[in-house]
This record gives sequence, C-alpha cells and structure tokens, in this order.
Amino acid sequence: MRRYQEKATIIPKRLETSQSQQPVIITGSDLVGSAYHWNLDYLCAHLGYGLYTVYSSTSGKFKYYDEKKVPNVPSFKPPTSHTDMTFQDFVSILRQKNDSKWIYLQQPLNDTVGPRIEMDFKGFNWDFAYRQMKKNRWGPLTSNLLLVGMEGVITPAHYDEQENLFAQIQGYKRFLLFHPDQFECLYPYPIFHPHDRQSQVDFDEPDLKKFPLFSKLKGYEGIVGPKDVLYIPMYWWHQVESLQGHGETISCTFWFKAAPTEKVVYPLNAGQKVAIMRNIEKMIADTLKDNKNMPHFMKTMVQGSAD
Ligand SMILES: CCC[C@@H](CC(=O)O)C(=O)C(=O)O
Ligand SMILES: [Zn+2]
Repeated sequence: MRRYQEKATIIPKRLETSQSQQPVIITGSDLVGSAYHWNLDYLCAHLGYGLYTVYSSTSGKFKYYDEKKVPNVPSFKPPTSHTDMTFQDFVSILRQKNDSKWIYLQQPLNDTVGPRIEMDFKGFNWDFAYRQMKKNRWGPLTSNLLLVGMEGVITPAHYDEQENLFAQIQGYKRFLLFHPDQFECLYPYPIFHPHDRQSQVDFDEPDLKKFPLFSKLKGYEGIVGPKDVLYIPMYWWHQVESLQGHGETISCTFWFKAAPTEKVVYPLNAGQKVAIMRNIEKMIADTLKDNKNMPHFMKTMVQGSAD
C-alpha cells in the first residue's frame, strides 16, 4: 500500500475506550481471551459443518458492495465473488496457496457452530464489552463477524454506520483510520451505488486529477496483533491489510448500534454531518428517481444555477 501521506498519527494504546469517540488499541481486555487458542485446525475441528461465506478476489482487495444496489448501476462489475462452503473446504483451499486466488472468509458467528466454539463464545469477556457499551451509551450489540483472511488481503477504505470493537485473535493487521472530517479527501461513492460507504480512491494508484484532495488526507495508523482490540468509532474511515509474513489472520468484530442522540449540540460534529449528508442524498435519490443525473442536480443546487 503506497504511502499516501508523510506522517500518520499512531493510534494510542489504552486499557479501555475513552468517551471521546477516538480510536484506541485496547490491550489487556481479554475480550476474546477464551478464543486465543483459535487456529485453523481447531476451528476446522470445532466450527461444525455450517456454511461460511467466502469471498474471492483476483487483486487481493475486497471492496464491499451491496448486492441490493447493483441494479442501480447497470455497468457495475463486482470486484469480488463469493460462495458458501464449509470451514473445512475453506481451509483446504487456503492451504493450496494458489497465489492468483485471494480468499477471505467473513461470516457472522451463528448457532451452527459446534459446542466447543459455543463455549469459547460464551467465555468472551462480555462484562468488558458491555462496560464499553454502557460507558459510551452505544446501542445494542448487533453481530459478531468471524474474519479469516489470507495474509496480504486488503479491505479498502470505507466507513461503517456502527460502533466496532475489533478483536484480533491470530496474525497481524495494519489499520489506516481517518476521522469523519476527512470525508472530502476520500470521495465516497454515491449512496445509490453498490459501493456506498466505500472510497473511490485506490490508495495504491490514487488518481489525483480526479481526487485532488486525497493528497491532503491525514490519518492514523496502527498494527493490531493477537489479543489486541481496536475500537473503530462509527463513521471513521478505515483500510485494513493482513500483514504478510505472519500467516492467516483470525479476527472477530463486535458491532454495536449507535448511541441515541439525546440533545443536539451545535456545532454538529463531523459524524453528524455525514449522517445529514446521507439523509439528504437518500431523499434526493428517492424523489428524483434519476440516479444518472443526481450529481448534476446536486452540483446545480450548490452552484445556484445550471452549469
Ligand atoms: C467485513 C469487515 C472487514 C473489516 C476489516 C478487515 O478486518 O479486513 C472491517 O472493515 C470492519 O471490521 O469494520
Ligand atoms: Zn469496516
């Protein structure tokens, strides 16, 4: 991943989240202490024979796309394909080490898992998780996603609309994080696009003619290893790379709904402005019903006259 900026701020290490919606790498939480022994063989033996969603990419990049929005963009070409298979089949493909084929298992933990995994899951440090939830007034936990990636896989820059405690179990991941106020440097796709919430900029080959503000981007960097938990605040952009040379990565996310906005305080923060932009864009798309001309319509709106 080419250096896009001179100096990234290093994500601080703490024992807990702070209430300031800032990213921190939490050490010593043992949030997933009961899963520290998870490795491919153990998971093969105990995950059971449920089906797991496995994504494939020819580039090693796994840019998420919303299948429900594909009809909105007839020319859209999905950058990845996915199929459901048993964990055992996934591991046997992984071990074939076919370099042209990058694969990444991403599956919510559900009740198809075997009793040992269920016991490990129940043994997570839920007190710690719920303490962070209460302290930050987050909404309820919505899902735990199991991630098993080949070394070298990349999840390109995007933001999520939930709070995330990202627990690293095996291997190392390099995170680049960007405050929501970097929105204008990251050029998200339109909301109706399948790549909604994803940056249009390829960090390896940034097209600075098309995306000039990308050169002004300033962000944070952190490497998470086994037992680390990274707090990724909602609306913070992040790009994630499974570092080469440390074997496959195993991670588990804890996604929480956003904290309810009790009293709006002005000036609005950057995350609130992203939420407002999304609501306005959705309203225009629903009313205009002409995705192709939305950019022109919105440009006309802000320029005050048709160009
Ligand atoms: C599907 C989720 C992928 C993950 C990044 C990564 O570990 O590759 C992420 O973006 C997140 O946890 O929010
Ligand atoms: Zn994410």
